Amino acid sequence: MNPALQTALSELKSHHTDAAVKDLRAAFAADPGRATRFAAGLDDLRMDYSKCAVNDETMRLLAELAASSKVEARRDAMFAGEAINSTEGRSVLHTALRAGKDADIRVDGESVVPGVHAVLDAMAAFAEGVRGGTLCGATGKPFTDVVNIGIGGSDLGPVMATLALAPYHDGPRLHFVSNVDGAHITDTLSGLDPETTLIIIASKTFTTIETMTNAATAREFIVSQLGEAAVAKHFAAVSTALDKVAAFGLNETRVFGFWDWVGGRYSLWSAIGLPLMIAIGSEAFGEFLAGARAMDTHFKNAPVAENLPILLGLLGIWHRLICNHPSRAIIPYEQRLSRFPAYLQQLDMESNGKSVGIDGQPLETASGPIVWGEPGTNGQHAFFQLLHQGSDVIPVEFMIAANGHETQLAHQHELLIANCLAQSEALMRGRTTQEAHAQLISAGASEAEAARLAPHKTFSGNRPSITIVYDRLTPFALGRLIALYEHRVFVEAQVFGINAFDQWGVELGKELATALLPVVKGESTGEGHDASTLSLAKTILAMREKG
Ligand SMILES: O=P(O)(O)OC[C@H]1O[C@H](O)[C@H](O)[C@@H](O)[C@@H]1O
Repeated sequence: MNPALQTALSELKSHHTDAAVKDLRAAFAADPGRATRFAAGLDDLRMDYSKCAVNDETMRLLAELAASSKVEARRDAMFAGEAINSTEGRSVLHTALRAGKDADIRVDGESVVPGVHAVLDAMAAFAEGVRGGTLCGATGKPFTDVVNIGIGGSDLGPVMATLALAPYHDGPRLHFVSNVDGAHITDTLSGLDPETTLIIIASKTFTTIETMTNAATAREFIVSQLGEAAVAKHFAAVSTALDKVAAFGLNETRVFGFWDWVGGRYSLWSAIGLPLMIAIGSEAFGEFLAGARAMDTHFKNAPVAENLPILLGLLGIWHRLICNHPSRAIIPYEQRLSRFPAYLQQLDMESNGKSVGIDGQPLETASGPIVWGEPGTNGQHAFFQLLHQGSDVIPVEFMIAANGHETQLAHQHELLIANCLAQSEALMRGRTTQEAHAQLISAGASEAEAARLAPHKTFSGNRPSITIVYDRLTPFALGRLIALYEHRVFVEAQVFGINAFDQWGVELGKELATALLPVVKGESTGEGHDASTLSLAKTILAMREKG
């Protein structure tokens, strides 16, 4: 670890012990101004972090931490196309996917922007053709249903965003198949008419076993009813491996490429976003990109004290490395963001769930936290008990729109807002045993009853949360929100000192699955595998033989 970073971390640790905010309720009583001081914004997006246990000194020390981790210099290197993904020797340029036509971003001396816009134009022509019914199936019928087959980064982004932008969805119905479990594709295709179904095979590598297996099943669905010649009309593909796509026999006007400098979990802005574009149209997709671009510009230019991704990253580091909180909860008070936590799980945990630094040495600190969540208010009636009274403190990140799309149901939206604000207030304030006792007495409990129940009704409080508010969940707002989190993950990675853009940790399981397949099929005795695995395989095989 570099000495400046080590110093910054140990200063933060002593500050945490000696001088950090210990009692948030008292901090607000003494200084109501903290609500505006510990907040930052970009247009209608506002991030309130005043309910985190930080003060001016904490923020000063965190800014020093950012400086000693060279966050700004590394950010500039990323935007400039340097090969910062050092273990794969690649640039990291998802930001180029949403750059304006006049941007000049180079990889190996060559501008990547014209290529990005050429693909966007081809996607738009295709998407509008499908939406308008000018591109039809083999029997001349327009497409009513589109099935995206992909997994991980080739699935989670489109699924999440299509759901999030349901009010803008005026194209054909969208379906997503990811799991190799045959139940997923069976349930998805059942009820669909092959004549009016378009299948998109989305895979960066075009080798992922789940996707290739489901693609073969989908091919059979089309071919068995419409014949081999229908494949050209009923399939499209999105990949960086255009040579591998060619083998699938697709019409090349229906193949959309992207580049190895786009990580799978950062690829929603590329042709991987095709299903979203088909759902909401190319114009709204352009607004989605513009929202991300607005956050990119902010991330590049805003000073650290006002820079949303840097602040969000530093608060994440504060919670993870200094306060030692093992996880963080993402709770959007927005039903249409119900897949956002799952999307962030891949974005964050596949990026920062590592134990080795970029220099190949074991990390001297913890790395990324466990990320999880569900939309509010549903989560309140499930796991919020643990957030309020559990033995682990879990920082929560709330999201809420000032305005819902359902203007005719304003009362429901008001209830949603009140619940969101109430939860962060409850986590922060808590309720003392004396308050709980007094409340019980005033509700008519006897002294003995109040004394017995008060400990159960006590809330420690001082549980940190960040609240992100925006006007309405438009395509622009969604793009901006996703980009905020992408850059936050980047900022945290710089402090951890890891490469956020590889994912070697997913490989071993894949290799072993390939090796175990013959054992599962009963074609190999599986020499070399451990006794537990072999015994499980044998037990399952015996059940399968009975049918
Ligand atoms: O898009 P593909 O090449 O099919 O990859 C799909 C996913 O699978 C891999 O296992 C990686 O962990 C993910 O980062 C990736 O998004």
